[in-house]
Amino acid sequence: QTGSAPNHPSDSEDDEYITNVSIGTPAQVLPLDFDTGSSDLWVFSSETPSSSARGHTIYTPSKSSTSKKVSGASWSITYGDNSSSSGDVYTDTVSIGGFSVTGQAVESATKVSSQFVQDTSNSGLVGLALDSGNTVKPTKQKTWFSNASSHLASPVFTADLNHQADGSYNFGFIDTSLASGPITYVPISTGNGFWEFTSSSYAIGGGSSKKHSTDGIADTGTTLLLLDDTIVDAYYNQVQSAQYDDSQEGYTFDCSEDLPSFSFAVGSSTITVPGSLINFAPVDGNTCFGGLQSDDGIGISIFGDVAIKAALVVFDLGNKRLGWAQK
Ligand SMILES: CCCC[C@H](NC(=O)[C@H](Cc1ccccc1)NC(=O)N1CCOCC1)C(=O)N[C@@H](CC1CCCCC1)C(O)(O)C(F)(F)C(=O)NC
Repeated sequence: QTGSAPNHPSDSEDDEYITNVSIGTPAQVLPLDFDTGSSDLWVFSSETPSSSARGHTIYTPSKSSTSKKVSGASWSITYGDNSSSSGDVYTDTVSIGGFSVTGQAVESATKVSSQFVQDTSNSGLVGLALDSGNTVKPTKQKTWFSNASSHLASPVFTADLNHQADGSYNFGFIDTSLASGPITYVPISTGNGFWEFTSSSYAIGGGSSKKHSTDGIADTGTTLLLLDDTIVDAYYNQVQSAQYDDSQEGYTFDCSEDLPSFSFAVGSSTITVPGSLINFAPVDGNTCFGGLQSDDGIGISIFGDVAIKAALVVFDLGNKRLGWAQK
């Protein structure tokens, strides 16, 4: 068996990517943000204060004949951007791209931070990182993909994200026609619960390859490509009008600049992010904000949507490896 669901950018900046998910019986369809950087499936619900839920589609467990409350269970999560949410837990049938998982933990939000209230493009998240990252207490719950994987033709899923266009999340199969180049696989380290890998070098534009070991995660839930300061400074050194803008908390440049590409090693291959994807969004007038920014020394780098848009990414749980193919 397999599943295939389309995704689309939430706004004109590709800030996040949204996929419709069916929950319960009869199906309640919610627009959710698939996030390979976390491991909780949580939704705005009938238990979310109505002032917070305004503008969001909600899940109402009492209207689903297949919902069951997980007694005594709770969850609470804080994300890298300091947004947060928490609540209690149900199980229900969750279908994505035509593939159904019964008994999926659906975490219902009784509290959401202001960023979630304001971001009406999503009604929750589908965590697709490793099960170890799940926050439910006293008993950790499995991700939708983990539950699905034993029934899928193959324990893999792929992310195909595009700039201002539809893409797909495919489960149980790899559609290599989505890529222009071969898939190169690298092993993941599972200790932190992420799809974490090491990239050994990078290059800017057509320049020479520079050795630099990057420990990073493939993260569909992060908008930008966040790397070490040395790499980021070296990149914007090549952008004549670039400057670090304290108010924007990142590098900005003249929107009319022709940005160099950025390449990173994946095993013995490289993935090249075109400069056009690094010209992320206008901030004001003729000033634009970069899609490559610092990881602020948080100890791990994040290959977010700006990097994933340049590739077909294969999340291979069976072989504990990550595949990257140029698009
Ligand atoms: C270390 C820096 C990471 C920042 C990252 N957030 C982001 O990348 C958010 C995502 C967003 C888009 C639109 C509206 C609201 C939020 N975007 C963002 O900070 N920016 C600011 C810069 O311009 C681009 C948009 C993050 O926390 N990602 C979470 C998942 C997001 C949480 C907020 C809602 C959207 C999903 C993550 O799971 O990927 C994580 F791995 F970072 C994490 O925190 N795991 C526990």
